[in-house]
Amino acid sequence: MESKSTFRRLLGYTRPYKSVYLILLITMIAGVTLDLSIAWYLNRITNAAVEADSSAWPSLIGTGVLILVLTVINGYADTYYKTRVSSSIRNDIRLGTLKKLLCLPGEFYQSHHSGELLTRLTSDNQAIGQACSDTLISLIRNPLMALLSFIYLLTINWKLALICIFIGPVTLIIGGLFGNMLRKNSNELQHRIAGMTSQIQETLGSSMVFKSFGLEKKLFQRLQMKSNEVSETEIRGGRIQATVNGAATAIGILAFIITFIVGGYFVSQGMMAIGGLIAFIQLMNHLTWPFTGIAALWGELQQAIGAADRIFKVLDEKEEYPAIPEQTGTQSDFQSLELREISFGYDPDQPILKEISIDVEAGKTTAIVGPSGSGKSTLFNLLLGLSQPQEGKIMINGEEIQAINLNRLRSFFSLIPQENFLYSGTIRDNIADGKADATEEELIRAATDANAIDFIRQMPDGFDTEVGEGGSRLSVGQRQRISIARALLRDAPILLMDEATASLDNESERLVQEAMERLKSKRTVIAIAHRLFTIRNADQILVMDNGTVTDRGTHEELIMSEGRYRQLYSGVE
Ligand SMILES: Nc1ncnc2c1ncn2[C@@H]1O[C@H](COP(=O)(O)OP(=O)(O)OP(=O)(O)O)[C@@H](O)[C@H]1O
Repeated sequence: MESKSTFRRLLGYTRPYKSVYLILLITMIAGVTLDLSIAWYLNRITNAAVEADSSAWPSLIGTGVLILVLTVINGYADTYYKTRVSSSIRNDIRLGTLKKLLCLPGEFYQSHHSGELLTRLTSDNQAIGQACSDTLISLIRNPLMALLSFIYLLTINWKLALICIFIGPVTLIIGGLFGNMLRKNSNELQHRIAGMTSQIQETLGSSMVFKSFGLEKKLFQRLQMKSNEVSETEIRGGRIQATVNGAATAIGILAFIITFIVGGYFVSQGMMAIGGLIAFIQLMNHLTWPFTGIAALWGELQQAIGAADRIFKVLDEKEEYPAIPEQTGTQSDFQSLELREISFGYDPDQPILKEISIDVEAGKTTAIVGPSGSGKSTLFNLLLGLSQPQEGKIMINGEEIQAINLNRLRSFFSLIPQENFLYSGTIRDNIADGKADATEEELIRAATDANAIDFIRQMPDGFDTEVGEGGSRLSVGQRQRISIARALLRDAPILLMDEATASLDNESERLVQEAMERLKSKRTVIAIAHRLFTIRNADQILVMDNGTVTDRGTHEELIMSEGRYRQLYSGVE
């Protein structure tokens, strides 16, 4: 039932290409006609040769050339339009999936491996493309070819035609026996390929870690295991396919021998011309093919339905936005941010944040400190609407954020994330991500205020320097300053800063701190601080521990009290 509705939904993707399918229908009918005409031609030419009918040769040669030319043209058109339709459908599905992925909530990304999602866009997508062109056409073409061949052969010798057609269903039994095994195997293969892709992706993105820890061997062994599993499943599939092919070939040869013996007998008795026997031999494969080939086609179709199922699961996820939103500007009317008794857990039964209440006033700096895992970054996730609290309210300007359009909510914030992620592209592209329509002057100002202008100018390509994957061609300090320039350019009223934990050399540290201070002035700042000396001037400091705010106050107030902050602070001094 489920696979039926998946198939129906998949067919929906073929609808925009009705005209291409019409052309494919024509090339298919032309192909079938040409195949039949070859049998007819062989029949004619053999009989003409046997009967020494020299008057027939000129027209036979002309017909032969015509069949040849038409077959070449038709073959070209058939291959071209099949590729075109398959590629277009794959592109539509891929873009639809990508669009959906970009609109899904943060929670989706927290619970899915990116390698697994990559498989949806690659091998699953490939399987669907194949099914919507070759497989679909073959499912129509092969029975049609068999039927027409059968009708034509009936006109030559009905008894022999009936014998041939009865051999076909025998192969159907083989299809039935092995089709299920092939389908199961191909589903397992897809699953294993997804696992392997995830592992490869994770490994290739961690060269610094695996090289420094000497993990090459361990990772290789892990990848080897995954790769071997894929290979074993492929080989198992090959074994099933080989059995099917072997059985089908045996039946094909048997049919061939039977046809030859019976046909030869009919010819010897003058009940059939020799050309007729040649036509039988030429078309016999077409009679049995729908039965022998059905297992493979069925397998391909099932594989595509499995792939479509996985893609549709992503497409059916509930998105944050109905469509990819425009990059919005920022808000200018920020007055207050309040968190009231917020509780949240990634697993609702295991709260990470417990009844947290915080007030943030416009223009003030709030610093959050606390041990690792106490829930500081999770708090940012909630503020940005990446996760939703299970209890409590978050309000901006007195309005609950659940009631605010997510795009508008996020336009209140500029984020400087801990890992300072940059996108492949130039320095200019990355800074301009802060403001799509930034002028050159604005870019230079942001880079200057972020203390990034000097190193940018020293680079041979300046602002047009490529930053590499994730910004990997820049140093950590340079990446941080580009990240600050991006946030400066965005100029949103609330700045969320997750201080980088990587320590920089003194000069870089000074440049980054200076840029941060510039960024903080005139803005509302909520900063996760790992180095306590950076927050002494904060208007309020919140000390988090185990998902709750245990202490709050200014640096002086907290130092005076006997609380956790004092312990933490004395630890760094
Ligand atoms: N996507 C997730 N799914 C499940 N649990 C998570 C997820 N992200 C974080 N956690 C858990 O939530 C808790 C709080 O994590 P969080 O990242 O908010 O801590 P943090 O205070 O920012 O730590 P750090 O200072 O090390 O960055 C941790 O116990 C962590 O294991």
